Amino acid sequence: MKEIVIATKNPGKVKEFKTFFAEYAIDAVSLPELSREINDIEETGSTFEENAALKAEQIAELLQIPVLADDSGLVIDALAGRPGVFSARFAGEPKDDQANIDKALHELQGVETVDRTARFVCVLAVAIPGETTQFKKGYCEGSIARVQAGHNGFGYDPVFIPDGYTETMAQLSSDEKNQISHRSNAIRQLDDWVKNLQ
Ligand SMILES: O=P(O)(O)OP(=O)(O)OP(=O)(O)OC[C@H]1O[C@@H](n2cnc3c(O)ncnc32)[C@H](O)[C@@H]1O
Ligand SMILES: [Mg+2]
Repeated sequence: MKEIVIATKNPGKVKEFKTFFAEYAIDAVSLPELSREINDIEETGSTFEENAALKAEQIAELLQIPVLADDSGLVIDALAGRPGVFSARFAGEPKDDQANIDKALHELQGVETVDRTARFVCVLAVAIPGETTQFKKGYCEGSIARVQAGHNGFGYDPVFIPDGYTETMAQLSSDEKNQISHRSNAIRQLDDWVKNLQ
């Protein structure tokens, strides 16, 4: 089976990439699955593109093979776009999904439903040794719930209500999430590249 290395250590992302790539009969292999230990990459960029490139290019350089990386996050309009690129560590180190949700809900206390608009953003970077890195960007528009609900997915899914839905992303099945998510919207744009993977 063909393989593609995904430069991530996030188990929620890994599960989604495995599902997407299985449709192309490709095995998506994450960093913890590699036989060699890969140190954490510092995400020092100020944009999703910069961080996605840092992850993809450093791992591609190290392994000398094509690598895909995902930098993603939640952009909340009433918080002037925060947590954005800082989504993973919004509530500090170590990264804690529940603490991040609590902080987002706390900062949105008193904000009316119409003003709770937000979007998930996913930037995929494909780094191939010796070539220019390619980027694809996907969005999922929605709003932030007043209370969290649901246990599916990961990260901010329990507080994100996609537009056109009344439930949170964490109340949707993984199939439903994968039809509308920022990650699936970005990956669909890679369709031609994925089909031509050697
Ligand atoms: O860098 P890697 O190893 O890929 O894993 P990470 O969790 O640190 O990933 P990011 O740096 O891209 O941070 C993105 C954060 O945004 C959130 N996020 C991204 N995609 C999400 C999704 O589909 N559902 C819910 N939250 C998501 C989640 O909290 C992530 O930790
Ligand atoms: Mg990260």
